[in-house]
Amino acid sequence: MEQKIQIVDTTLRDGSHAVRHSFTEEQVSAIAAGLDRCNVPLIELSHGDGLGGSSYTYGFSKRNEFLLLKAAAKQIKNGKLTVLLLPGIGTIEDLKKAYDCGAKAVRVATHVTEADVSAQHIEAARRLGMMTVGFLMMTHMAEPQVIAEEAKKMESYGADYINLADSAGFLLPEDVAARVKAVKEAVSIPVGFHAHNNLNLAIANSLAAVEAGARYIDATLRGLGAGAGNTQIEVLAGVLKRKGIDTGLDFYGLMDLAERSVEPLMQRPQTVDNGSLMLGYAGVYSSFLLHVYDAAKKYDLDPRDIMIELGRRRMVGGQEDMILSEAYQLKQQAG
Ligand SMILES: C[C@H](O)CC(=O)C(=O)O
Ligand SMILES: [Mn+2]
Repeated sequence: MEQKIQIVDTTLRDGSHAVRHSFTEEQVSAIAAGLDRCNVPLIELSHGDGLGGSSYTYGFSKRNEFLLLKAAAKQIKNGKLTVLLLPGIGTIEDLKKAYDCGAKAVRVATHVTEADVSAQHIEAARRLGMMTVGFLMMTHMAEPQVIAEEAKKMESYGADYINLADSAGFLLPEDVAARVKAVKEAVSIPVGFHAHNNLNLAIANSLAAVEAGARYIDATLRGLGAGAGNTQIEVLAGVLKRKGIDTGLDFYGLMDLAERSVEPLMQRPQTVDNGSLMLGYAGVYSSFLLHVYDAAKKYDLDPRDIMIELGRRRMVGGQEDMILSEAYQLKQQAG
């Protein structure tokens, strides 16, 4: 039975950022099998920057992502194995290969004002018979009405629902509600929300999205994800249960899976550390965090100063290559 609120787990995709894309087939198999047993309907797995992300710019994957997809597909009996695709990083050929590996759903992600670059990929996914989601990133960088117009474009290409990402973890609950409401009024398909916890607001923002009418909420085990991580799925399951919203998730099972299979592979505490806090405060793409730390170390700079500059220059996903040059400029200015 389809639940009123569908939880999308992205531990094996957004979480890939947090482990520097080091997932193995063994880890993926254990987590995917556990999430499926816990009745998670959509289980997302890809490089953190989506299919084709394994590169010098975004970070090389330890294991070929198509082998990881095949490993996960063997374990998932009920849910849908889902992939992320950023046009320009991933290709339609990558999507077809992911489909052949067992992916049943794809989330085609673009910057919030660039929905038009998703048309070919959404249409190709529909031709493959995949559940197809339009995923708008960095939604703090556009006003609700602009986002609504972008969402309508993705709906017109054939998206089954529209996912709004607070990629910088910058939004406040009222900002999330305004965005979800504006998109819900503009399209006739469901709306989803993807939080980052950089201001410790992931659960609050996810609740605001639900109260504003969102039907799909992204989350990860132990909040494993870019920056300070995402909404923590085991916490979300408990909070929604307290609100009388049945997600169909196995509350105890998620807690046990997080403790057994995710905690041991975490490379750093999934907390709001100084760098993650600055991501949320300055409105910087969460996937930049570890790249900023590397640049700060290379040029002996405070990572927070680099983040302030990246936010001031309104850098967006895909501009990871600009981080080093911004750090170099700051170093030169410091003399
Ligand atoms: C490629 C990004 O990591 C997608 C995402 O999770 C976000 O925008 O947040
Ligand atoms: Mn994210």
